[in-house]
Amino acid sequence: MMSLNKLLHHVHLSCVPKDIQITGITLDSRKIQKGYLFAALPGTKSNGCDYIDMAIEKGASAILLPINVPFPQTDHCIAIPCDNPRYIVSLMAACFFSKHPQHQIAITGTNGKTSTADFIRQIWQLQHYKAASIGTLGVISNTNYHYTGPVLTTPDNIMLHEILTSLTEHNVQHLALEASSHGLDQYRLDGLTIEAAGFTNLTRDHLDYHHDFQHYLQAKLRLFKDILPIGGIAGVNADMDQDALTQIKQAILERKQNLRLVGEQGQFLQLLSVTPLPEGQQLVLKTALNDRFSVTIPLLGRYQIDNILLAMALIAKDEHDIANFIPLLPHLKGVRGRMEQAAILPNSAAVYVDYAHTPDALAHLLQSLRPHTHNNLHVIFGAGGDRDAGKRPLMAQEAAKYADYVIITDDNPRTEDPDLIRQEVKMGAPTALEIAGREQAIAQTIKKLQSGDILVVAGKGHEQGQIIGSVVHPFDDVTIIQKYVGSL
Ligand SMILES: CC(=O)N[C@H]1[C@@H](OP(=O)(O)OP(=O)(O)OC[C@H]2O[C@@H](n3ccc(=O)[nH]c3=O)[C@H](O)[C@@H]2O)O[C@H](CO)[C@@H](O)[C@@H]1O[C@H](C)C(=O)N[C@@H](C)C(=O)N[C@H](CCC(=O)O)C(=O)O
Ligand SMILES: Nc1ncnc2c1ncn2[C@@H]1O[C@H](COP(=O)(O)OP(=O)(O)OP(=O)(O)O)[C@@H](O)[C@H]1O
Ligand SMILES: N[C@H](CCC[C@H](N)C(=O)O)C(=O)O
Ligand SMILES: [Mg+2]
Repeated sequence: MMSLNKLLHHVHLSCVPKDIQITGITLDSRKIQKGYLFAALPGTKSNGCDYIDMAIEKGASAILLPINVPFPQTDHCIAIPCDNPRYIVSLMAACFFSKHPQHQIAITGTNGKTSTADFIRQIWQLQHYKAASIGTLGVISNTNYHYTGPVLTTPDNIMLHEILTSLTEHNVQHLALEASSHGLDQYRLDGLTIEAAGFTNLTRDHLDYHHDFQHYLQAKLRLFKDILPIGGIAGVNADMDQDALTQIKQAILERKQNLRLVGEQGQFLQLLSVTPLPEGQQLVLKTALNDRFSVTIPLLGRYQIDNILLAMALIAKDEHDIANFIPLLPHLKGVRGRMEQAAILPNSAAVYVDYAHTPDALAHLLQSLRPHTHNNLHVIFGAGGDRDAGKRPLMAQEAAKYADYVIITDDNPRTEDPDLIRQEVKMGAPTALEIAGREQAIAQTIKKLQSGDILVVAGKGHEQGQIIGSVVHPFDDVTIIQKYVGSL
């Protein structure tokens, strides 16, 4: 419970003459209970303002709504009109759920957010802190807190703060979270008190939502322009697209944030060399203090290195701190569904699962697997329905460029026709094999694998369902792979 005037004061809105107690906050009229504050938000599919009457009937005590939206005459519910209710409700939620971990780091970028957040959490846990990550994999922590709500990469404007408070009550003071472009655009992260923010890379995705690349970048830049405070730590992969890097650096410098560049062109932490090993990679790193470290990580794939370097830059108190992380790196575990080894065939062919669902991610993935492939490299993938259609043929082009055999199949067709999605994908790789049904594609390809081959099944990673229409059919790439490898 919290007084409405306390919430209004927190967001710099005028207080009401007769204060009331708010019992909860929600964005969804269906979740209203007596005494709640309901934020009526215009959305992409429906309009929360259409549910104002219902909200009053269900006992909402206050309704946050856009200016100029009609509000019925009532003594039971207070209207709070404001310019940007989506933003204001996040600040209110941060006040209502007021316990937040002391150390919070947010990561944005097209690919690598989940992995970087996971590595940050792992490093903290290896240092014996209670630590958590929030993102596409849900809420992970070394406490007995179990989150069971809906999983978005960035939880909604209220849920995020509710989770933060629960984690804090479980003694978590170290938190890494993913800042998706949707989340940033929809003000889901406003109200957070982060001390560091990371930018992994910027390549094509989500143009269905952001329409063009510049809007997509601008949404991501909000993390530095509006959320990370002046003087905060800004970790950036220096090897990304250079135009994007220039704009990111400019935003960071304007906010006088502490820029930490990592990667081959990194200054805070530079990657000098990589040697692929059968079970991992040996890295030589150089810090801003000119110290050099040679370390082996038990993970395959160049992109894992980028994400680990960014993770270190974001949690380091200063340049000296890097030395403390180096001995921990050999203990890092792979992130679920990211370059995860699912099975080895009796003939020694290997099958991996990965979450690459963009052209750039597929290119990186396949290039990373090539040094480990002694015969042919096979990739099975599809493209999600109701998502950026422009990336479909581009994904196929990258697959055809870097794999020996390309198999196009289904990946969450959602409300679209899977045959049509596959056709669009195939435009980028006309000679690729098309197999309808992900299980059939996996089953048929496994039978063909020869000694020394690698197969990677991309796009679903950790996902536990195939979304067809609006029904989620249980589906786990690793389980399906193991079923067919087991029956060879
Ligand atoms: C396109 C999109 O991002 N939609 C998000 C957005 O929904 P919206 O506001 O557009 O919702 P809407 O359905 O139009 O409804 C408008 C409002 O009316 C309310 N409503 C609706 C019906 C009703 O009966 N009563 C009621 O009050 C809704 O609660 C909502 O507040 O705001 C909601 C609350 O924050 C999100 O749950 C919802 O995510 C949907 C489920 C979604 O699928 N989002 C995906 C695309 C997404 O966000 N993905 C990103 C990035 C993925 C990545 O790159 O990793 C993520 O962070 O997960
Ligand atoms: N730094 C990187 N550069 C390029 N590709 C990467 C990088 N990190 C991960 N990837 C690729 O992207 C896939 C998804 O990685 P991850 O889940 O960490 O990204 P994400 O940004 O969280 O994705 P999402 O937007 O779906 O949440 C990986 O399986 C891999 O193929
Ligand atoms: N967070 C991404 C994940 C895509 C994963 C892929 N399996 C798909 O469904 O397109 C999205 O929602 O666009
Ligand atoms: Mg993610």
